[in-house]
Amino acid sequence: MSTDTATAVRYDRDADGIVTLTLDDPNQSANTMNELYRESMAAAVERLYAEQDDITGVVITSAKKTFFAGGDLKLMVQTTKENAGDVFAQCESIKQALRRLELFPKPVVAAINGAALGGGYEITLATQHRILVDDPRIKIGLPEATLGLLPGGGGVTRAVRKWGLQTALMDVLLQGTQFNPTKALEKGVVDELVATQEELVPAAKAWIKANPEAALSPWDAPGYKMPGGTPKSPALAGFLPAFPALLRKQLKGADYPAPRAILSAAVEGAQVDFDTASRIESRYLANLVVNQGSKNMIQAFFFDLQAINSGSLRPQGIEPYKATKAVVLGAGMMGAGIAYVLAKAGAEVVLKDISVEAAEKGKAYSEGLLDKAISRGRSTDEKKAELLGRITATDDPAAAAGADLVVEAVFEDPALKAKVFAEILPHLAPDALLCSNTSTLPITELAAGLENAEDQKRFIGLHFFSPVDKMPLVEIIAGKETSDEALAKAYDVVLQIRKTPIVVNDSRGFYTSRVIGFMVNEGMAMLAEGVAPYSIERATTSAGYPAPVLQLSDELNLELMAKIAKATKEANPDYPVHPGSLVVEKMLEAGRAGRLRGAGFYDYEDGKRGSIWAGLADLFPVAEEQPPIQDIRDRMLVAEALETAKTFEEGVITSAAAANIGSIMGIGFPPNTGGAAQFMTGYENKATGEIGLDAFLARADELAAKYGDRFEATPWLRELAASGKGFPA
Ligand SMILES: NC(=O)c1ccc[n+]([C@@H]2O[C@H](COP(=O)([O-])OP(=O)(O)OC[C@H]3O[C@@H](n4cnc5c(N)ncnc54)[C@H](O)[C@@H]3O)[C@@H](O)[C@H]2O)c1
Repeated sequence: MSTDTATAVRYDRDADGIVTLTLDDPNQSANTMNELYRESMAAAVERLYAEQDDITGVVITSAKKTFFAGGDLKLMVQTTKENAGDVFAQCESIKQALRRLELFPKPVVAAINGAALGGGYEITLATQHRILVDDPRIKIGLPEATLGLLPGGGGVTRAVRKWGLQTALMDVLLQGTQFNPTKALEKGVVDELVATQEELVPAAKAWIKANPEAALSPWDAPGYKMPGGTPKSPALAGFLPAFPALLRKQLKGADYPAPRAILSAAVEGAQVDFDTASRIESRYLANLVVNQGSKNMIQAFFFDLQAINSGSLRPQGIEPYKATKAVVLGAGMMGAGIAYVLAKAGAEVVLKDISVEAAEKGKAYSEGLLDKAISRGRSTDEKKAELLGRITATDDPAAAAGADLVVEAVFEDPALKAKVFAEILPHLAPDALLCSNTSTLPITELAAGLENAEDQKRFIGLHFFSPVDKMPLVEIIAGKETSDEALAKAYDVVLQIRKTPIVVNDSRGFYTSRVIGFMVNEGMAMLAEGVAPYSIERATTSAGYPAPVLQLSDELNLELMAKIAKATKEANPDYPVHPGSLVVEKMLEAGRAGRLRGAGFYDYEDGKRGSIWAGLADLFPVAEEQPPIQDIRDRMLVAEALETAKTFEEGVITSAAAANIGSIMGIGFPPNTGGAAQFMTGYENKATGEIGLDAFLARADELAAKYGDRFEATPWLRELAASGKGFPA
């Protein structure tokens, strides 16, 4: 409870009669829509009305680093179906104060000093003019859809009235776009930019003085017409029916909680008055908040990501590290991408290959990316020259002199990797971090290739994903000898290049490659059982995976899969042969190894994918009876989840956040599940409403009875469920 004096909204009136409302929660580092905010904002607005004759305008700004952080998500995930009504009521009370502020008969201006996402931006939408500091690190917008939610603080209602239904949905609401200041100005998300924090409030006051009559938002002004028309107007009426289908296509049929709710709230709200629309919006939000799918997404995309990015998986008490001079060994596909992201993050990069030509070819990759960025207005010639100036293409190990970071990305051959490290070591700074981008070789074995025990301690796996410049995840693999210091440094390097790190202990296939193997094998196993290939593909994308599984197998390459299966078998002869492996063998016999060979589950012409290979039906005849589509989906999801549980059991992965983020960002586990760990602990039996690990185990048991004992959970997982605990956070 708040005391009489505590307030989260400070109130100051200057000599010109301009009131500045400063958002500043005294109890938290960030402002959120908690109880204190609700009370403080309501009180501040009442005071405005009480003193209105002495007021010429209102500026709303914030004393925190971020303008306003948004809704209280901790509270939201704890909400149950029984207290959905409370969510609705709280939402309405927050909106009532904002609506009163918006209707205050003097101009109200938002002076946005930091990130304003979700609730933060919704506050500013209730003003007549938005001014933002032009700092490219600041993001602004309504990203609720990406958390399985909708902007329920008036965001849907005002966005629809501001931009019109179509633009609001497509550009602002459904994708949850976060705008940087330039884009925000371009799209009208804000109205004005200022260069510095110091100019912000003065600019807001100047606007008030220049526009003393601008007290109404456009939608409250007489003669307002909704841009693009209301759903009743012919132009929009013709277009609207196509919208749900368009959305389904965009989501590839996957079941995401938010988009349909946003669409409905927007369309229904566009046909009624502001206050009714606002209530409709609150109701849809209350429904989403109690939806398990939304809670799963909030867990992964808010709590897990935030924890990882603030260092939850990094050993404590070790000085922050920043790479200043990096050597990338191997300028092939991966090395070229790694050099680019390091140079982009400000490091000097020595890109070394066996010849200067090969190294230059790798550097040219950066040039290509920069040219593309320039053509899209995302970079400039100066920035390009600067970045390329930081990359030295060479074949000379001596160019590495004094480097504090090595990332090795030569061919996947342990002897070659040992050789290139031996060659570069004498030139490095004494405590340089040694990383390998191997995708399959155990880190502990690679470390053993280094002669010096001290070098083995600073050796670590840094597993990038392709294409490196686009993929957001890096999997850090600690070997047996890897020191905490090396781990902390690797973590810092990943954050330095603005990617998300997960940390795992050494194991064959680490976490990501090991788990994705089970999804791919399951997809292929179904072919051998006579499931129609088209159904398998459709089921994969409608589950929420980014690509159909047979298509993905073609990309991953069946020869590589056979090689990995063989290596696994050699390392562990008792390892059961997956029925998917037999499909790989048959495909290889038929000369269809995948995209690289121009023939796989699909046909290819000039590298372009065509239809599913007609001969597939001869190799794997389609059975008359087909399984339910939900079984096809769940077989892949449950296979990956069960393997994730095994990686916990073996201590390969140690945190649910790492499993969730690693599976979503690294290997395309459906985002709408909240990730491979959350899929289990947040599993909902739609028929009974039961939620949790027990419900997941019951589903796995069903699949085991129908499709084989590889769906049997281990005793460890059953004990975990019985204990009532989840995976470690
Ligand atoms: N391709 C992927 O998707 C992917 C993903 C993650 C990790 N990896 C791993 O990254 C590594 C590189 O893979 P890639 O796909 O970039 O291979 P690549 O064949 O494209 O590139 C390898 C490069 O290493 C160079 N090279 C060979 N010997 C060298 C030496 N002695 N000194 C310097 N350079 C030398 C080659 O000339 C070539 O340019 C492998 O370990 C691979 O397993 C690959």
